[in-house]
Amino acid sequence: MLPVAEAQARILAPLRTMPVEWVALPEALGRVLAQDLLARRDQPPVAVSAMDGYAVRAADTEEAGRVFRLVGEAPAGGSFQGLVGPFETVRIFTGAPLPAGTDAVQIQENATVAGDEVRFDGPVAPGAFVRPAGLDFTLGWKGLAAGTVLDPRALGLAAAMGHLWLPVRRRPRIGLLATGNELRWPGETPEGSQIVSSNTTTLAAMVSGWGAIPVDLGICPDESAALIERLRDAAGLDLLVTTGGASVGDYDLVQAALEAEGLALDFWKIAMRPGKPLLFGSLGALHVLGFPGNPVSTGVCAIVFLRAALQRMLGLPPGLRHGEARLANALAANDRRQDYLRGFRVRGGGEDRVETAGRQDSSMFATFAAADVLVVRSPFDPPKAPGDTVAIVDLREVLASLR
Ligand SMILES: Nc1nc2c(c(=O)[nH]1)N[C@H]1C(S)=C(S)[C@@H](COP(=O)(O)OP(=O)(O)OC[C@H]3O[C@@H](n4cnc5c(N)ncnc54)[C@H](O)[C@@H]3O)O[C@H]1N2
Ligand code: MOO
Repeated sequence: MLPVAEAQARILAPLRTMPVEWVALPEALGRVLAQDLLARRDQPPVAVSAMDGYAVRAADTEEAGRVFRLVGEAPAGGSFQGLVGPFETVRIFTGAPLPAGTDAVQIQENATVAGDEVRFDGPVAPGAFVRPAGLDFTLGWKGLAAGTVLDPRALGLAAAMGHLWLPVRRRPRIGLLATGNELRWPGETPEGSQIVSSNTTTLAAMVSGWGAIPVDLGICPDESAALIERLRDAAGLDLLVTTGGASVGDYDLVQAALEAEGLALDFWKIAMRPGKPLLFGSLGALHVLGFPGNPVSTGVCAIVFLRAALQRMLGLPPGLRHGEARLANALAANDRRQDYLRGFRVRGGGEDRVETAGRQDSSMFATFAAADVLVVRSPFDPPKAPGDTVAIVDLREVLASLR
């Protein structure tokens, strides 16, 4: 069976970064920038006042008690036309351009005005309350690098730099096909041994959160002809994820249907728990991930493989950050599969620790939904005692949306 790291590498190898599309600022939240974004202007474009007050020649204010002559006004978005001479001053407002001849601003709280005569309480230094041209950024400055996830601040900066349309990676379209005779749609009432299909709901939410577009291809019964028909529906998508029917039972027909459609199989079965019967290959240009049907297997496979695949397609560095935590409980030696155990943050031994769920059956979605972390154990990891350090994946962190 293939080691997890090798499976990850083999999934990433054939994936290409999505082409560029242009979207307007309001649509760009959560998108991944495809090219560096340079400032198209200086900000501020000219020296401006940082306060409401009076523009002066700083040197003139050194002499206490001098009377200044008010010669005009400079509002934001306008300007004072003319040159300000000795002991002249111009009424100025925050964001207004500094009049020619002046080099400082005295705030209005320090000024006494009578008609066109102004007196200042004290001196101001040259440059006081002046924002020089280009203080924030200058023309050609690389404000946002390719690969940036556009958050609200990035969008505001792009706008300030003079951009309306932004080059972003097209969102990959991810087909989601649930398979199984026992499955009913959410909202339907299952009968007998039927259950509600939850995998597509989980995956669709993950896919959208990670920056791609989920395309629900429905629930397919365990019948070859129906499966083949659904696989054809997926043509033109960027990646297909099937769930269920990946194992070795008589009704596990996904691989056979894929093969009938010309699957180039890359691998099937990996040394991972949950997730052993994972399949990866391609149908022409369409990449296919076959996830095991168990809902925890599907969820964990999505976190370990699908997320990295989407990151690669979006031009983000693919990776799953592993943190560390101390165990609250003991663990027996691991076997040959890399283990992803659902765990909970608890207080123990006077510190924050992680306690793994007692039963880790991959059908038990409730513990997955409640878990804080996945404890990651390498194949043949020796027994662990309470207090030992283990690698963890923080579920809140990996499920955080790009937007
Ligand atoms: N003899 C063997 N049996 C199994 C093996 C094996 O190696 N030898 N592997 C086991 C492992 S590990 C896993 S994981 C499962 C994977 O099975 P499949 O991918 O074929 O999945 P199904 O049998 O179709 O379903 C498994 C389980 O999950 C439920 N399911 C399926 N789809 C959904 C869905 N959309 N939403 C919610 N739940 C779903 C399904 O009802 C089953 O209970 O195989 C083991 N068997
Ligand atoms: O490999 Mo399966 O996903 O353990 O239940």
